[in-house]
Amino acid sequence: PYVNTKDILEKANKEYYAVAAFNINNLEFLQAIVEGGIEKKSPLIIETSEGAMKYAGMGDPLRGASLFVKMVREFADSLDIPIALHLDHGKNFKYIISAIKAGYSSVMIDASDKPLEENIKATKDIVRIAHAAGVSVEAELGKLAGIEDNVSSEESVLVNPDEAKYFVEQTQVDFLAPAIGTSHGAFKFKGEAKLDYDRLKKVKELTNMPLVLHGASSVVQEMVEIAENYGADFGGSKGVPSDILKETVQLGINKVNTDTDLRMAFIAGLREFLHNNSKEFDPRKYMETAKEYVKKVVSDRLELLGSANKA
Ligand SMILES: O=C(COP(=O)(O)O)NO
Ligand SMILES: [Ca+2]
Ligand code: NA
Ligand SMILES: [Zn+2]
Repeated sequence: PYVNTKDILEKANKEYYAVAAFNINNLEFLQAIVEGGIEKKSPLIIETSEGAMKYAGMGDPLRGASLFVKMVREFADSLDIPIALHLDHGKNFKYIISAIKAGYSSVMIDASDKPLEENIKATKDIVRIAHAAGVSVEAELGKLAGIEDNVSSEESVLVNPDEAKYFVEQTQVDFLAPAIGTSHGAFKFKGEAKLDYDRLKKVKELTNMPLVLHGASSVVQEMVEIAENYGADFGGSKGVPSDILKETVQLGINKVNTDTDLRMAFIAGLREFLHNNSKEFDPRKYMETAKEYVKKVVSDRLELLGSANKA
């Protein structure tokens, strides 16, 4: 069934596991993610960026949002696993309202690059509208390093746990993304991979609510190697090691945003297939390996996060 993201995350919060939130831009990634969810009998959160809405809608974000709602609902309504659709990194009021209007389960209002009081104001505005429409809301505190869509903040600013408690009380947001040292993309961490567990523990104790980890891809080296065998150049790529990811789940992370890992798996499969099948031009064929590798990465992650058999 098609559900509200909050329902999925409240259960995960109670039982201390996490649910992956997988980004999509097209049909093929959605198909592969759904196959992984069926295989693992796991709840799924599908999420799209504002860029994905624009891309799918060919420049019209409301059309893109409505296309994603229709595609995701078509799968969700016909399956036993709970599936939610979430707007990731909502920064533009028009896009956020378009997602709510189209029927998304939840939206993120990302005003983490603003001073605290501005972040609170922007979040309260969205919470008021979203909750009136039965839509849940995610917000972010602290800043991820690296490029975050159109905002490139060089240094990451880690969450202040006391601020988090105040923020949640003031905004009534449904789930919170505390920055604890991750960054988006395939080149995480300057030196050794390390996250601020202490801050995460404090935020969980002070808020007791579902928490979100952004920039949570592991950058699966098996996929990087396959892609590089067939011409990719991903030198120096690095993600969140699995043991560190598991530790964050033990400490209260319940939604794990995963985009880069699926992109790596897809391009690895596509490069491999195209290299070995010079005569093929049927898109249902030449994206097969790509989808198979995405499904594999999805299934492994659902297992790792503990959401397998939780549908
Ligand atoms: O945070 C993410 C995805 O992060 P990755 O680049 O690590 O997949 N989306 O909001
Ligand atoms: Ca942000
Ligand atoms: Na998000
Ligand atoms: Zn993110």
